[in-house]
Amino acid sequence: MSDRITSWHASPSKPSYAPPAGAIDAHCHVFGPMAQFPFSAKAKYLPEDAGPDMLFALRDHLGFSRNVIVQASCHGTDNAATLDAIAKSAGKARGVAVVDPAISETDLTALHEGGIRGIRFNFLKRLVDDAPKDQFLEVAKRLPAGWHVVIYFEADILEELRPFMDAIPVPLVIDHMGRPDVIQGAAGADMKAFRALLDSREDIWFKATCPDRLDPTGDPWNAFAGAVAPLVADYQDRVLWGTDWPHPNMQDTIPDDGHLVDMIPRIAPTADLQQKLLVSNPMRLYWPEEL
Ligand SMILES: O=C(O)/C=C(\CC(=O)C(=O)O)C(=O)O
Repeated sequence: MSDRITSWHASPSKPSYAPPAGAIDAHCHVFGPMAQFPFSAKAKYLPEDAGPDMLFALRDHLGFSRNVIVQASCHGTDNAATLDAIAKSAGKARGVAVVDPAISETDLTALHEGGIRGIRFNFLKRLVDDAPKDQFLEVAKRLPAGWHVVIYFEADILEELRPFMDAIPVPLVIDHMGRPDVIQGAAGADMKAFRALLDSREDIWFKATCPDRLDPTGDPWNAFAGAVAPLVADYQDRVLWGTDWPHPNMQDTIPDDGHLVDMIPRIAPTADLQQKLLVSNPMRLYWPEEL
């Protein structure tokens, strides 16, 4: 791999929608800077630098207060770039790590002290070489108190993953709702299957994220709004929102982050819903000690 990719908008618009005070962007990443934090030898994409200064400038531009930084696959299991960004945030960021399942208790404790509150299991074949369920389960059973597991998968393997997810003894957070086909609509087969998963346990959360990834009709992503708004309304105490900046692998259809923020009132139309989606729900998972 040689060419480095830019997958984010150079000058995103100012959103029309103003998030409530204390709003949290609960799904974003940092890339590098590479000179300080080299990418993994197994990385499936090689991005340009998108470090903490850029992330925090975007946070302020969009009207947000805090970030949850999710370790991206291009950094493998070395969480140094994510930890560096959290350390530079002055308490305004926490994170989700990707770990070698054989990680020691001491290293898990160090991640906790660095602001990590969960680990991510990625099942997308285009992003990772393997996803060993038995080893994932083993490490999920010995996480620090209060942590959760974030899972990233596509809709076609939801059923196959059910026994694995059922066995995880801590709360689950599903990235991008398990990537449903939003063209099917709110009552489509993918959304029905996802609702069945949510109904199976009260501690399964999800991110109502990524219209740009999920809606082939493009900005303003009307199919996404139609399919996702009922889900947010029906599961309003366990839904999170995030920009997904710097939008890994979206270089061919880079979203305008201001437009992504303007999706929020379309999927969460009332002030009460917006407060849960952007403030109280993510606070419960990532800053519970402040509640
Ligand atoms: O950022 C996301 O959530 C989605 C990604 C990238 C990713 O997850 C990763 O690199 O770890 C994707 O679909 O390419």
